[in-house]
Amino acid sequence: MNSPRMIQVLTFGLRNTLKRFNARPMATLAQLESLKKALSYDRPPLCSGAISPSPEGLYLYYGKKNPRFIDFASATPADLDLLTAACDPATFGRGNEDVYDESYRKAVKMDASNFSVQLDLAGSGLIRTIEDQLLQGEAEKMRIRAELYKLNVHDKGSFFKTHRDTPRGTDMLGSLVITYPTPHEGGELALRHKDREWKFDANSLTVTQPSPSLAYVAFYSDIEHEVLEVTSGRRVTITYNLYFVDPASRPGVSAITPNLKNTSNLQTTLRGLLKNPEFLPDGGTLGFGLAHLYPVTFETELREMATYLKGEDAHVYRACRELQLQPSLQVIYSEADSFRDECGVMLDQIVRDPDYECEDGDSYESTLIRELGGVLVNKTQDTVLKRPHWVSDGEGEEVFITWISPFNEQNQLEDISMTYGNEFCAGFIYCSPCIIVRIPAASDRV
Ligand SMILES: O=C(O)CCC(=O)C(=O)O
Ligand SMILES: [Fe+2]
Repeated sequence: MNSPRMIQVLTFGLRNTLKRFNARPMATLAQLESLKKALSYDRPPLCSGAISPSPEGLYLYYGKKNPRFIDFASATPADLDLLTAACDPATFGRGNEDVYDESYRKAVKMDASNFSVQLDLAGSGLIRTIEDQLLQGEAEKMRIRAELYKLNVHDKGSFFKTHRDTPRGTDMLGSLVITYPTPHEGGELALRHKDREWKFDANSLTVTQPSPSLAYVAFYSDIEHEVLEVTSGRRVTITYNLYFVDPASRPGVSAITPNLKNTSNLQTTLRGLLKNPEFLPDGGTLGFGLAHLYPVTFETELREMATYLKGEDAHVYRACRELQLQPSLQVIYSEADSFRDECGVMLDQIVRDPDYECEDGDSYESTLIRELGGVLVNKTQDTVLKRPHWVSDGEGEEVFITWISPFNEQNQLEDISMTYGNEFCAGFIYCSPCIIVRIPAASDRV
């Protein structure tokens, strides 16, 4: 398709109304600090452990024409040699293609269509455990569906460098890696999010179990991870893609009433501030940059993403909603240059990437404002909102956002082609919207 990239969304027409909220709304530093502190969240974006399945849970059948069988309770090196020989070199997604590059990923893999496992994930209680750990906030009412994806063998010298698992749907929650109890050294899975790191050492977990066991780790799909080099033995894993399932949309799947967590710290602090007439006396707008990335397409409805929020993001949304604040998910777009490092155009919808070629010399941002009802906002707390030359007087709305957690620049869709995934998958990209909450004037707060 050679046609110019178009902003393919509803056209709102010219906006003539100018509403200015340019003056910085008043919230004291202490008030903002208390909100920031209340955001502190120390639950990791992953859960891990060991399970002792029924004996069949350690069985693996593989190969189509002459299938073979391994019981991992007693697998011999010869069994593992045969399994390794039946696998293919493991490719990975780089930009818009699948590539084989041993400097990035050295391992062999087998597709799910070529093997079969007897492990009963639901029956073993593992899915329920992962649901308890990874479904937060609005998502507590969801369930998890696990889809078998690949088998990987890492032998001596194998590794898979840092990547994020490829987004495969807006309903994708994460990945589950199950490690069989084959002796090996090295091969830990290092997982990183923001400035934290967790190391998952399956081998040391399974060797300490009284009976043959499996080690598992489940993590949100936007968590960066790396298989460190295996220094001896063989490390055999099966991976699953985890998806959200809405029990309400699945007859026959019973919904378990979520065990609502105690009122969050954020909710308590925000409730206190809302009662204080000196907190944003004339009202204002709070912004929460999200901690996680979410798979989207250009057709994804932002408001439908609320139930897919993960970890601390889900808690923020839930806290605001329970205070009747009507949080909304918004994206902020801007093209890269110094002015735009500070300001952007906020929209309640996802639009095509910023390469938009406009007619009549209009800029990308002015088109977003004029055509799509975008709102000019500050992306950092210290920005002074000033009208750029490309926004005519009388056009559009300006809103000063008081950022409680920093805006996540991953909204710049142009970066996407550079990413590393575990497989190229057309269509979905990771994006991090923000949660925007309008606070009414003190006199209008109940
Ligand atoms: O085998 C593993 O431990 C996980 C490999 C991985 O990260 C992947 O396949 O995406
Ligand atoms: Fe991965």
